[in-house]
Amino acid sequence: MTFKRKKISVIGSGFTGATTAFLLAQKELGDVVIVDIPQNENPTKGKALDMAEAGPVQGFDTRLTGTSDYADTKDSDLVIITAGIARKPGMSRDDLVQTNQKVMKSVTAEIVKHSPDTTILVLTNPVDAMTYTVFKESGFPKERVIGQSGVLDTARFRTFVAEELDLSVKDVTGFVLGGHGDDMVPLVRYSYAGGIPLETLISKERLDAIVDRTRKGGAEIVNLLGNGSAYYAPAAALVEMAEAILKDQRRVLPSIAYLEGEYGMNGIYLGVPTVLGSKGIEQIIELELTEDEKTELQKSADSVKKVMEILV
Ligand SMILES: NC(=O)C1=CN([C@@H]2O[C@H](COP(=O)(O)OP(=O)(O)OC[C@H]3O[C@@H](n4cnc5c(N)ncnc54)[C@H](O)[C@@H]3O)[C@@H](O)[C@H]2O)C=CC1
Ligand SMILES: O=C([O-])CC(=O)C(=O)O
Repeated sequence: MTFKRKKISVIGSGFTGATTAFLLAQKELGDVVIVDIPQNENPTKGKALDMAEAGPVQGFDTRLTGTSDYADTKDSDLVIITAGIARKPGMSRDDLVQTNQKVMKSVTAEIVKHSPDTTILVLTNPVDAMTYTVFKESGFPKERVIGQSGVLDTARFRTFVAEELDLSVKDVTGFVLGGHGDDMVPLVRYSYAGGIPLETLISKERLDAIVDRTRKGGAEIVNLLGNGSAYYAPAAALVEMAEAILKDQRRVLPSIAYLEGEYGMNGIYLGVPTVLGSKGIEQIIELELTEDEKTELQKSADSVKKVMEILV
C-alpha cells in the first residue's frame, strides 16, 4: 500500500500564515506550501526554508515550500486563506472589507484553478463576509468553504475562565456563536469547568466581565501589539480545524458555516456549532436557545449582513 502525503496550502505568509504553516509542520499534518504575492516571494521562501531547518531539531519530516506560483498548490487537500490586510489600533475588522474582498476574489480564482476538489478554510477579516465571498467566487459546495472564528473566540473565553477559577484550561469548555465581531454570543449556559456549569462557579457580574473581554479579545491584542493583530491563537485555532478535516475526526467545533434555514437564518455565513470531518462541515448542530440568546444571535447576524451589503 502506498501512503500519499497530504498537501496543505497556506495563502499569505504574514504573521498568521507563517505561524499556521509552522504549527502544521510541527504536527506533520501534511506537506505545506506557503504562497504570497510575487513582491514577497523571497521572504516567503526564506520563511519556508527556516521552518524546514527546524525539522531536524524538532523531529518533524514536513516538506515546506515558499512560493508565489499557484501551480505549486496543485491538488491541495486543504487550502487556508490568511492573505490580506490586518487592522491597526482604532480600526474595526469591518474597515478591511473592500481591500480584502479584492484579495479573496483573486486568490480564490487561483485556488479553484489548481485544486478544484479542495476544502477552503478562511481566516481573513471581516471573516464572516470574506468566507461568503470565497463561497460565491469558488462555486464550491457550502460544506467545503469554512470560516474560522469560534474556535479562537472560545479559546479566549476558556483562557479567561481558567484564569478566574485558577483551573486548567483543559477542563474549561465553552461555545461562542455568531459573527466575529463585538456582538458575538458567548453561550455561558453551555460552558463548563470539569463538567460543572460555570454559572454555579462564577458570579454573574464576573461572568459578564469575562463575556465582555471575550467579545473585545481581538481589539485587546491589537492595542497591545500596536501594528497588527493576533496570530498565535488564531493559527492554533486554524490548525485544530485543519486537523479535524485532514484526519476525518468529526470534531464538534464552532465554524463559520453557510446557513440555509438553521437558526432561522438564510443566505448568510455565521459562527455555529458544527461537525468537522473529511467532507468539511458534515453537520450543523442546532442548539436550543433562550429568547435572549436568539435576540443576541440575530443582532450579531444583522451586523454581518450590514458588512455583506458593502460587498460588490
Ligand atoms: N478570523 C480570525 O479569527 C482572524 C483573522 N485575522 C485576519 O487574518 C488576516 C491576516 O492577518 P496577518 O497574517 O496578521 O496579516 P499580515 O499583514 O501579517 O499578512 C498578510 C499577508 O497576506 C499577503 N497578501 C496580501 N495580498 C495577497 C494576495 N493577493 N495573495 C497572496 N498573499 C497576499 C501579504 O503580502 C502578507 O504577507 C487579516 O485580515 C486579519 O484581520 C487575524 C487573526 C484572527
Ligand atoms: O482582531 C483582529 O483584527 C484579528 C482577529 O480577528 C482576532 O484576533 O480576533
